[in-house]
Amino acid sequence: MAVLSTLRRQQLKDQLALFTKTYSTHRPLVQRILNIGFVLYVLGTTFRGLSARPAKPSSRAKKGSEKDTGKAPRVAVDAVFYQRLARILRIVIPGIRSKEALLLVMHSGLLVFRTAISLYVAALDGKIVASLVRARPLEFFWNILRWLLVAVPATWTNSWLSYIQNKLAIAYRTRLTQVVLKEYLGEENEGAQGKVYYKLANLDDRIKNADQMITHDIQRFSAHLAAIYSNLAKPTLDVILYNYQLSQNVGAEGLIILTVLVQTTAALLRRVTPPFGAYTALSAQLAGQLRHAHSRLAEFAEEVAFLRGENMEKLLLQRDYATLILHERKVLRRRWWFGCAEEGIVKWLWGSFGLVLCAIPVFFKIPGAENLDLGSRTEGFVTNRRLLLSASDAFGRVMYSYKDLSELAGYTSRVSLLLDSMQDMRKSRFEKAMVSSALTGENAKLLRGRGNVMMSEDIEFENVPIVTPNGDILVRSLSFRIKHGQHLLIVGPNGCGKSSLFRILGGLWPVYGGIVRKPPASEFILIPQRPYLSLGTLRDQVIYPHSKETMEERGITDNDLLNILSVVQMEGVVEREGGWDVAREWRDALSGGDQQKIAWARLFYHQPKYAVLDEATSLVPPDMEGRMMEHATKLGITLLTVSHRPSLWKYHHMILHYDGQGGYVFTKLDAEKRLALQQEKQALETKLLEVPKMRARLAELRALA
Ligand SMILES: Nc1ncnc2c1ncn2[C@@H]1O[C@H](COP(=O)(O)OP(=O)(O)OP(=O)(O)O)[C@@H](O)[C@H]1O
Repeated sequence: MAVLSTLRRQQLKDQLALFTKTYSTHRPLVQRILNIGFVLYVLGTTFRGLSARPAKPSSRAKKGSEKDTGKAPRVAVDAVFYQRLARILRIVIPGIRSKEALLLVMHSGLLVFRTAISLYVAALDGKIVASLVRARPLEFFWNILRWLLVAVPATWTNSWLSYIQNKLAIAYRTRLTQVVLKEYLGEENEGAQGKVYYKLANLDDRIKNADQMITHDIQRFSAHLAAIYSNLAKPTLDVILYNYQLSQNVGAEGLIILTVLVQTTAALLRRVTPPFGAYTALSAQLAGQLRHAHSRLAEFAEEVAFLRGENMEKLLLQRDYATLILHERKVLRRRWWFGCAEEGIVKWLWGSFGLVLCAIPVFFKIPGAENLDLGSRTEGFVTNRRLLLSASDAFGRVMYSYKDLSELAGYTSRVSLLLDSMQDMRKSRFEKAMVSSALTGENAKLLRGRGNVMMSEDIEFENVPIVTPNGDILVRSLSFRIKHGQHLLIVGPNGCGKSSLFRILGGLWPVYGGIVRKPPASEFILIPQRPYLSLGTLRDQVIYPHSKETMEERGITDNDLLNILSVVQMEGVVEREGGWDVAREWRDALSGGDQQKIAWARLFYHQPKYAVLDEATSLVPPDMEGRMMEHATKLGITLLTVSHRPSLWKYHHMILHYDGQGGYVFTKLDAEKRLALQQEKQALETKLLEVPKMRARLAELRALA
């Protein structure tokens, strides 16, 4: 029995010796196969790790439509993210010959160069320590000199890398901003497709603060995109090169065991990573809401001050601030514990694995590997340790870049939301909460319809419904026609749809049915009760939206502008304010009446076919009102006027009278007759008010008599 077991042991020993011998002979080939397999594995797991993380929506970021208010957008590093990113990448890197592509190539070249330098420095490190251990001063100083020399390209490369990264961020931002502004403001005469800035704010609920998206979010997106490339490309390259080098030094076997351990812990870390992408998107949204609340206060400061609304405004601002801070605190807490877990695993756990790996060639005899002296072993240990630290740092950065990628996903979703919404505005696809009556029966049918808009000299509405953006039907079917030169007066109670008619004429609101015949929107000028005054000089206010160059091209001089101002008796303003080229916040510098007069001067400068006057004379005296109306008529401008002032009737030929219940009357306006009727009506109403008093007196007299 004992002989049998000795025989078996001997057999096993022989088999092991044979295996070791065969392995030693074929080790170079095995190593090569393992190396290639290892590199492929690292590449595969790195990218799988970056892409395959399932969407983990936070309680606020559940699946659903992306609204800027209420629900947070769906954000994860998933297929949707990569689709969105690919679309934006086509914008920011328009071609392989673009400036951005060139910058990326330069960046990539520098990244490779920097890794090569790091590899060289790792080897040099080992050599320096080996020369110390071997007590060879000349070799030691020669290596130190090489160390100093390599510092020159190393620092040069690092500076260039950060310079190019920042340049890339600016280039991306510029491309995106240009595309977004082109869509947002469109071209001057684009018709129904344009005016995206108006539609986003009025006809759609998805974006409440486009300003923040165009300025802040695009900037953050561009910075993250520029950073992600170096945060991802460099460590991935490092992981491959360092590990390849390491596997050459310590043998691929140990490295594979190490990788299995690293990957297992990395998978664990990934599982517990909070959804940073959704957090970023929500942060941006909440910051936008707070900014919006502040800008509203600045805009309506006078109104709030007179209403003594400070406390209420403070409450509103504090509410928005608290919501933002609550969220930021939550994110901070999650970042804190995640940071601990991340550093513990990446730096310390992986570091200890690495040290063990470096010790393998010292403690164990690897078949096929040559025997080394103390100096070479020390050199190998120092080089390998440095390579390992760099490799684990690189792998750690690949892991960290998941966090960056999540944040990029957050900003990508914001930018995509902006791009998608703008595209939808151009195609008249709106997402707006509708009033309940708009969702069923006849109303829903009407809202599904679309009318036609045709070009014409005159204005004609043929069975056109007037519908507000939230589906409220103000007039079911409106028909009227005015010829050029026939001034139209529009009257009716508040909220009946007087201004809405102008919004349809200006191409701002969709036409849900019938036919609208009208000149292009460029033939209309609107003067609202509170006219728009742009940023710029006094001249700019009168000629808006023309520039000084356009004005001169039209052969108009400052003197002509002065004559125009004299019509509205405002020629004095030029001298008073310090000339035509003075720039001010004109909303504050001019009184309400003067602002209206400037808007009329603008009308006389442009001389369009039609003027839309929405309570445009409410702040000027009656004599000035008449003067302006007569001058407009003399210039051949047809007036479409909304006004409650009977003094304006005499300047109009037709009247469109809404009853406020969805009905209307369109007829000739005989101002004198209407005025007489109005006076008679008022007299009767006054008399009627006296009746109860007369009745009471009569009762008294009856009692007394
Ligand atoms: N952007 C918008 N989104 C939703 N509803 C709107 C919008 N603009 C106007 N409305 C609604 O459309 C209705 C008609 O508004 P419109 O401005 O035409 O009234 P109006 O007849 O001019 O009233 P007023 O004499 O008070 O100015 C109102 O109920 C208003 O709330």
